[in-house]
Amino acid sequence: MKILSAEQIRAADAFTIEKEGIQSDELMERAGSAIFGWLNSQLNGSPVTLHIFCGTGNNGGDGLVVARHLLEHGYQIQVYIVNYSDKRSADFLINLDRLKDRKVWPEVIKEESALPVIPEGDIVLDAIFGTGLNREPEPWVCKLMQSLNKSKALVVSIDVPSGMFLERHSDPKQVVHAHYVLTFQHPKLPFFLPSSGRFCEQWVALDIGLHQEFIDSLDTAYELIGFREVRPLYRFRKKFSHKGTYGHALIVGGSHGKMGAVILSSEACLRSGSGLVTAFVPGCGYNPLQSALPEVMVMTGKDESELTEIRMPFTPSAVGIGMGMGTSKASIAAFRAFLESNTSPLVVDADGLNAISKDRSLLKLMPPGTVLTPHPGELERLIGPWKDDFEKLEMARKFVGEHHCLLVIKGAHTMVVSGTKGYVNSTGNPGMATAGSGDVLTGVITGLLSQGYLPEEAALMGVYIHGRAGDLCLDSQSMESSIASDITAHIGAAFREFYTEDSDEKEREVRE
Ligand SMILES: NC(=O)C1=CN([C@@H]2O[C@H](COP(=O)(O)OP(=O)(O)OC[C@H]3O[C@@H](n4cnc5c(N)ncnc54)[C@H](O)[C@@H]3O)[C@@H](O)[C@H]2O)[C@@H](O)CC1
Ligand SMILES: [K+]
Repeated sequence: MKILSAEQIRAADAFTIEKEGIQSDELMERAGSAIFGWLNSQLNGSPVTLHIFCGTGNNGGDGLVVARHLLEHGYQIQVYIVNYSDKRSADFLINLDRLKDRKVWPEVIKEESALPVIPEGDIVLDAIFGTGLNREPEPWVCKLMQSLNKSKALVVSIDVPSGMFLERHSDPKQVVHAHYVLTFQHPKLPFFLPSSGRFCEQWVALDIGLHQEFIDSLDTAYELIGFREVRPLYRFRKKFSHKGTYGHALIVGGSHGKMGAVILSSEACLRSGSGLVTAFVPGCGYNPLQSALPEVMVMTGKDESELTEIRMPFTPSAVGIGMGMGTSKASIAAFRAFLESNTSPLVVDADGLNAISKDRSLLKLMPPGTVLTPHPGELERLIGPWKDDFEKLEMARKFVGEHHCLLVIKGAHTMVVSGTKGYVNSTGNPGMATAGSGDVLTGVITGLLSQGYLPEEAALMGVYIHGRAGDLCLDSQSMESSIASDITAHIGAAFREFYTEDSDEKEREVRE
């Protein structure tokens, strides 16, 4: 699903209004009705009081439409106008009149007004600012937003938490902290970023019928990746295929005490469909690997406890490297020698990334399309410190352009940066924040590359499958008890969803 910029949202609104020959207040009516419909389905006529805070632009106008519908359905409402500007949008005024016609006179909150008291258990509807926010709110408006955050009410924001910029960092003290965000048509980028995502605990996208062809024609910088986006990438296995059809992957890493990382990656690589998997490890890895994974072939270097050489007596169809490898001088030298001779599609993780951070000349040796899978700490060592998430994404994009690679930035919403685009993953849960989870991801992506998936396809599908497998773990585990090998154990079930009978059903569900 595309993630639109504020400007693209405005263009989509305007195009829809023109193309359908409707008035802009009709689109606002649709938007407000969609919000009301969702609220009504949850509240079911309950006698709770809703405090509706409306700004003076179109987001505030939405709030006024919702207020009218709530009133007409017998809900108890209290409407406030947050008077941060003397300018009122035309559709705000139309809807203010419609409310006044129904004998509702909102309370106007100005700089000098006392802050309203919100009793515990009430609901706050936040329609102060929407996507039109273009400067920081004034201090008194921030104070009001903070008082809403401190209240014990359930906070529901319309479109975006007020004060949240779509394309730049927002100060947490200047943003409404929403329990729910009811957003129009498409989710917004800050919902998925670590610093701002915590201000929208849950979001729901409501269809307001924006013109689909126009949206399809937009080139967006970001996209949300779910079942619908990944399923078309999936390649069904052919009847007359054999294990050679699906490649021979090489997993390289390990050191004394860190052999588990290679075991986890190798198994995940096999479980993701690579025809053959060979692991290359130091001598001490021979027995554990052979015992843990009879399906995996094992080759060892000369040294017992660390990699001092990496031999490749065959040309792998893909290589995953770096897990548990250590960053001793000898291992980095072995890594360099490997990169100098390797031409196979490559995934670099963990100590492979740390080696690159220590010696950036290694970057030039990677084949184009190499997939780097850093967690935030590794990313910082790779691209340098950033001041906020937006700068981080810009720096990541620049890095990807300069080095012709892909970045898989691991996190609650893992982001794949490929070319000029960022792809936000939608699967996964906090139970996956556990030792070895990243090793499994490297194995999955390597396994997909090994079968001939292109780097971008392998990265997107790998991240999705990994997260989905983590979600499926929760059928039998808790978030606390899930461990990396549980994720691997559910890779099969995650793949199965691509071709079982209910996958069409699932796709429909996602679409609805
Ligand atoms: N354009 C449309 O046709 C539709 C817009 N919709 C709603 O409209 C919202 C966007 O509305 P607007 O563009 O009117 O903007 P907002 O309602 O988000 O903001 C209000 C206005 O205040 C001004 N402003 C911005 N930052 C400010 C600040 N810090 N302090 C004081 N004033 C500030 C701007 O002029 C802005 O237009 C969306 O989020 C959505 O809720 C929906 O009704 C759907 C249809
Ligand atoms: K809002």
